[in-house]
Amino acid sequence: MRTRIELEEARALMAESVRPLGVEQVSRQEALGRTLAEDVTAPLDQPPFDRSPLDGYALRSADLTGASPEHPVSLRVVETVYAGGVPSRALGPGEAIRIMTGAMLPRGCDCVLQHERTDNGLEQVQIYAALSPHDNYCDRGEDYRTGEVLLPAGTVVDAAAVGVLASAGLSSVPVRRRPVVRVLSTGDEVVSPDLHPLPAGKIYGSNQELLTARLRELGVSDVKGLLIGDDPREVADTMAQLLGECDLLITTGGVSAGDKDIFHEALPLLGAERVFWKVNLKPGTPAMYSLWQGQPILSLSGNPFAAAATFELLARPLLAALTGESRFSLRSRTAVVEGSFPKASPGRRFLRGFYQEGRVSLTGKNDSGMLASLVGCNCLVDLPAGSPPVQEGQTVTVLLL
Ligand SMILES: Nc1nc2c(c(=O)[nH]1)N[C@H]1C(S)=C(S)[C@@H](COP(=O)(O)OP(=O)(O)OC[C@H]3O[C@@H](n4cnc5c(N)ncnc54)[C@H](O)[C@@H]3O)O[C@H]1N2
Ligand code: MOO
Repeated sequence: MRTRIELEEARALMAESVRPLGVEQVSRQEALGRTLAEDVTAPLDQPPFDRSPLDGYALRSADLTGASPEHPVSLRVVETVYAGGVPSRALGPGEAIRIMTGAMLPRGCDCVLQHERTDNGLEQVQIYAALSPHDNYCDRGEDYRTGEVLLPAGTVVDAAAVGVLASAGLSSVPVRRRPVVRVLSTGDEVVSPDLHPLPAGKIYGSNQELLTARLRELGVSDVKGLLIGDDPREVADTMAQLLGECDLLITTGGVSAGDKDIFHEALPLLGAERVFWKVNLKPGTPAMYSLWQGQPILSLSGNPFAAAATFELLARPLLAALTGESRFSLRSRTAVVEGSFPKASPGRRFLRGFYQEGRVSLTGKNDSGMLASLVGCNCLVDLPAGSPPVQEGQTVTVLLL
């Protein structure tokens, strides 16, 4: 087991330890928010036929020379084509075909005139305007052509993309498989937030709630959070059960050095191999990573800010490696600090911050066990080891959440 490693090394060890989850085929609507695993190409031309953009008459521009309200051109109306119908004949010289918006244009026509610029005749029509070839003419394939890449691999499917898939008659698409994640929070002192009144010596568990909600915010829907006490055997058995149904198991609590820091016992009981323990960062130093039959187990500190921050710093890159989805990767920015932080940072430290337009305000209490000031935090400020206290106006690196 590696210990006291840098964050980047921890990420590399996790990334190389997991097999990507692969690809699944889902329906158009289920694809919303998912990442395309392959290019989606057009199976047809859109529109699939030349069509009229107006309610009016399909015409031959050569017939219309000099037409005006004063000198109309008179044409014989030979057919009416409605949207959804198919013209029964080609348009000949001296003829007009009544046509509706979206209807297939007949062969022989090269332009369309809206009926407002005619006398709207049903058998004979007076045309009040001359047109050039291709005026008001929608070509087959003008939106996209067969074989064109409509949505490249890696696209996150949004509403517009769902519409494009529908327009192409595509019922399902290959997307990156989303992981099933279970969160197991440990601690004899931790009880369900729904237990009232709160017994003496106990606290309400928040980690399992925050982390499952965070996973859902990131688009991972098959998540469940559980609470369990500090019995290593029971923890090992529950982990075995959860590992049977998930791709990633996240635990919180019990990873430090106290008598009840049970993962040092529970993981060997489970038969899991510990890959690393302790990462050079604050909060969340005692983070641990293990593998059980190739399946990843990420054990985070029980302190609520530590659990939340190391979820971002460790679980997200691990999810990125599992899924190949860039949504899980963290983006960084440089920002000018508003406010200050009084402590020096002998080791690498992450602070809560609120980033906006190149500035980051430090959003309040930063102790590892304090949660309330996480509300409104949208980034973590990355202070390298050896940083002096943070001063107003200083430039820092932030990781956007
Ligand atoms: N002698 C030492 N003591 C500690 C060390 C150390 O190196 N030597 N490391 C400290 C650091 S740093 C951290 S971080 C914590 C990590 O502790 P654990 O991960 O073992 O977590 P617990 O002791 O189980 O809990 C810590 C804290 O968080 C509360 N907690 C736990 N679970 C939840 C939950 N689901 N929701 C809300 N709060 C939770 C728990 O009651 C504790 O107060 O260890 C230091 N100690
Ligand atoms: O590493 Mo711990 O979360 O700072 O107390």
